[in-house]
Amino acid sequence: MVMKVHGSVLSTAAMRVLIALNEKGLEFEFVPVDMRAGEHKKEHFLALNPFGQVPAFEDGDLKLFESRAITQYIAHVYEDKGTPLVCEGKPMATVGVWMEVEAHQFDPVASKLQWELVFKPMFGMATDAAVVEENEAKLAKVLDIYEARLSQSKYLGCDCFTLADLHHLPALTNLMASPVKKLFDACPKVSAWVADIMARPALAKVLAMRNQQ
Ligand SMILES: N[C@@H](CCC(=O)N[C@@H](CS)C(=O)NCC(=O)O)C(=O)O
Repeated sequence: MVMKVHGSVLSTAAMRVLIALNEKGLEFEFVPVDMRAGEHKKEHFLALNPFGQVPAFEDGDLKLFESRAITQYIAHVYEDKGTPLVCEGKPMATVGVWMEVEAHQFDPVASKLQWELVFKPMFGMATDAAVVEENEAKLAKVLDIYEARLSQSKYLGCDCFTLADLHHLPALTNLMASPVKKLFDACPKVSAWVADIMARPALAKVLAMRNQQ
């Protein structure tokens, strides 16, 4: 049975899973969830994710939610397919550190900036300049730490592209098309890393899918 991803192509969390599946070259079915109609809060979707958030994922009778748990499942269970995305032994511990950094240091700030600068304008709502200013300052501090890390290592987790890098791609896609790009441009190592990971064909496939919806 083919794997299923339930979500919206506008969802950064759903994109994370779609990019991982494309890195692995795995076949899957994308099941669109009409979030504007509140489909993610209805009983049939809550059976897949009781928190009523996209994405939800099915592989046979296994049902998962939480995008980063899903990408880890894909990377480990399909380790012999496509891009490795994880590694063995001690280096994986450092990849784990940077996956946590993405989830707890980068993503909360990146999400607030995306909401203010990308999604609010898309929905005809006014951007709150004070929220943008506060979160730009927070992001600049996170990027200083990324700049130091990327001076020691080609990618965040190790010298290969892994989930630690991949997990950033959805937010980067939005932020690099916003005024926040200037913060990335100010950090040469970070800019080179962003250019490198945003050139991945797996991301291009997901963006093409988003443009078709
Ligand atoms: N930690 C979750 C976050 C999922 C999430 O926030 N999804 C958003 C779309 S990107 C959503 O469904 N929002 C609707 C809601 O929270 O009601 C994950 O990574 O899967």
